[in-house]
Amino acid sequence: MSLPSTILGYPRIGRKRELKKAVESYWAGGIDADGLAAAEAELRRANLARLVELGLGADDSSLPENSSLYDQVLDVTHLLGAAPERFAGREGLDLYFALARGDSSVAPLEMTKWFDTNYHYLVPEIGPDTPISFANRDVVDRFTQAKGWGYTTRPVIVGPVTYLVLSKPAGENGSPLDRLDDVVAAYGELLTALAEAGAQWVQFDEPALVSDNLTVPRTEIAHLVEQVWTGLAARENRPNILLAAPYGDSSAVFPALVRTGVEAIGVDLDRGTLPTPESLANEGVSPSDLAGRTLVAGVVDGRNIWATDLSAAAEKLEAARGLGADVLVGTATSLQHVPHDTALETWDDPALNENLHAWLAFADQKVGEVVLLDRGIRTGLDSIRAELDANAAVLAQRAATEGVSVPAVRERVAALTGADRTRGDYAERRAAQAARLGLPDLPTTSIGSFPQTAEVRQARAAHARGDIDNAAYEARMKEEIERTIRLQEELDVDVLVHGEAERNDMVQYFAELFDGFAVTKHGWVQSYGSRCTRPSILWGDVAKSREMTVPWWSYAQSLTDRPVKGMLTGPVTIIAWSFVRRDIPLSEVADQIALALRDEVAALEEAGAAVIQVDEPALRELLPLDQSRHADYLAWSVGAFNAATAGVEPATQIHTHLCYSEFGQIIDAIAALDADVTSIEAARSRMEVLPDLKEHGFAQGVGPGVWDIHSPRVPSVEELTSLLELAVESVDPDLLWVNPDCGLKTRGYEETIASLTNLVAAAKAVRATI
Ligand SMILES: Nc1nc2c(c(=O)[nH]1)N[C@@H](CNc1ccc(C(=O)N[C@@H](CCC(=O)N[C@@H](CCC(=O)N[C@@H](CCC(=O)O)C(=O)O)C(=O)O)C(=O)O)cc1)CN2
Ligand code: MET
Ligand SMILES: [Zn+2]
Repeated sequence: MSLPSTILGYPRIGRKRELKKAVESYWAGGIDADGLAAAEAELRRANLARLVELGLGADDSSLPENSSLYDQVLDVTHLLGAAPERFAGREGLDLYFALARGDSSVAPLEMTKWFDTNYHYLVPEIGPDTPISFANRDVVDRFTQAKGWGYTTRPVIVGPVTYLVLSKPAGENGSPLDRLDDVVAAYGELLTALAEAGAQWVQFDEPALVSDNLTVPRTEIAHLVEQVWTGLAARENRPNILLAAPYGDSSAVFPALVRTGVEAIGVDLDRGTLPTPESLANEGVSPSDLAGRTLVAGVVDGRNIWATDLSAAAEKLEAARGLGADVLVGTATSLQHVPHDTALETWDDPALNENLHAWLAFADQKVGEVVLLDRGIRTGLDSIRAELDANAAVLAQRAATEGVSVPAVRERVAALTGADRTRGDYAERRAAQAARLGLPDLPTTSIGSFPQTAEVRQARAAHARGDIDNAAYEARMKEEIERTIRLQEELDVDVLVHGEAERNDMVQYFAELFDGFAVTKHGWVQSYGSRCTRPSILWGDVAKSREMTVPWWSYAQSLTDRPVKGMLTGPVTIIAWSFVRRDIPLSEVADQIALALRDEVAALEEAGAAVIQVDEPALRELLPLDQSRHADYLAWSVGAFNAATAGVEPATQIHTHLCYSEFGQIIDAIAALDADVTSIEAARSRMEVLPDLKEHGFAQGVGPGVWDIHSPRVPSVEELTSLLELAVESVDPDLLWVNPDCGLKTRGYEETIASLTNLVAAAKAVRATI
């Protein structure tokens, strides 16, 4: 049975964030396990019904089944029963959520970025003694349940090689890949179970194939994928297999995919290309090897929101046919990275509203594009000529729209010089800042946000609905800022923050104020677990034309004699966490944002800020998966940060903050940011990054996080002290700062107060010993 055109995955959070609400209600005790299962099933059913309504077939396996209560990598850990020993005694949902979030007595799995996206997965811990079997039948049960509703779905599962390559070793010895045979055996049993349940097709994603940034070289990954899938494809009694290589360029590993013998191969033709027939021939692959097999050509971008250039997509489909396979239309990745439906949005400005509805394609519109292109390849492009023409007209109209290209912005970027990106001698800055700030050794600070309480969010929602006016909203936020300042003074923190109460999100807040962006009301995308963001839409040239952070900062500073940090989000992070235009290079977009931020940095300095933090938590996230593009990326990303920050006086202290990643590969770039102080996530890895920084000659201020803020657990004074003692081994005490791993917006006040109390006590204890 052949596979029809399809999408590699669909958003699972729900049009109204039903999944978030159900899961959080379960955690809070509002519903029980049955209630959660019912809500989850209802959402899954609604999504399937919607996809059929949009034109996918109900019973031809074109419906991907990629639902998850929390994370697709965690789902494989659960499928394999591969819980680390510290979780012993837990089972079912308790185990599943303990792995994700920890509980009162156990720390959760680590969380990190999924390839170059703003989605985070839970890192499996796999060692020689980790139990691995076909331990959980959720995938099969979901298939069977959907079958009962009248849908033949195609289960989507992270492949065994990617799963293990993304794992970290449990304990001291061995590599997770040592357990590949056991994992493959479990997948084999899963295949049999799915066949028995009636599944026609299963999709396995092996995105590790497209990345050079993993601990295992790409050639080795390709070799393992070939070996594993050749073996699994040779099994009797299994569904057909779609093996997908999403998130980047798989042309170099394509021959390995062909040699596995699986029925269908999925490739990303948005970020990647196909090999030419000649280069395939050189690898011994001929069109006859692909005859009768399916190539799911991912011509529709799964992670950005611009309407596809349909003619360009049709050309790619046509070219793909030259390889000898049956070519079908697909998405480049799962659509889990885009919101559900543009139809949920109305933008206030009528012209912008009309434009964005024409320019954008969220998940449901992308399904429409797949269905349309599918018709085009089946019945000839002439049958969709009207749609192709309309699409071309929209693209031309967009290019000509006011605001897309603003001469003043273009000229200012073009005029940027090396001097604009250079701050001058660090030793001189250090002395001037020390004299101005007069801080103790090991000064304490926090990363910016304080708990975003339900009350604060409700006030913002009420303001947005018009239930409270600007003055009332402002008063409410000022109340919150005052409480945050007083609290930090009581706790005796040295460098304060205003707490970011007024920000819905550290990127969206700025996008709402800069020119060139639009934001959404319902465009939620899962970031991790139940946490979502509404990525902003960067459609035009960017500039600052409004008051932004200064009034809030000034108010906070007026309440205290201690320095309060000005707090901004850097250009790379704004790009990484928004949906960004693709008609000009990212380097140029970054410089536009940098100059807009430079204006805000200057305004804060002018208002009297002695310390200004520009966060770049996504610096590592945007590192290209393809090694050959690293140098170029690091040059423009660092250059943009420098352009944003280098305008200040030597006595003004610039901080930056990095988190959520492994930083080993980008240490030189971190140094090149030339921030006076860099706070960096380090608690879970026990300060691992510090010796690295030292080795690279980094000798500016650094605040390795000592409190892992991803869990509600309160670190003890002893624990914090021991981390600081480790830190002073690598860092000069008057360059060492004491701070948490990241902002506190997802924490509650109770654990925040307890943890900060201990953090200040630990700093004082270690200070006394040096
Ligand atoms: N964009 C982005 N990416 C990031 C991060 C980040 O902070 N921002 N941090 C890292 C980890 N990712 C994270 C992503 C989201 C959240 C987070 O806290 N998200 C919140 C939503 C934040 C937000 O947009 N809040 C809005 C809207 C809140 C809301 O849901 N309001 C209710 C009404 C109010 C209520 O009753 O609570 C509604 O609209 O229905 C606001 O405060 O204004 C959530 O899912 O709950 C945290 C970390 C990496 N990537
Ligand atoms: C994800 S990095 C967060 C930085 C931001 N200033 C905060 O504290 O929330
Ligand atoms: Zn952070």
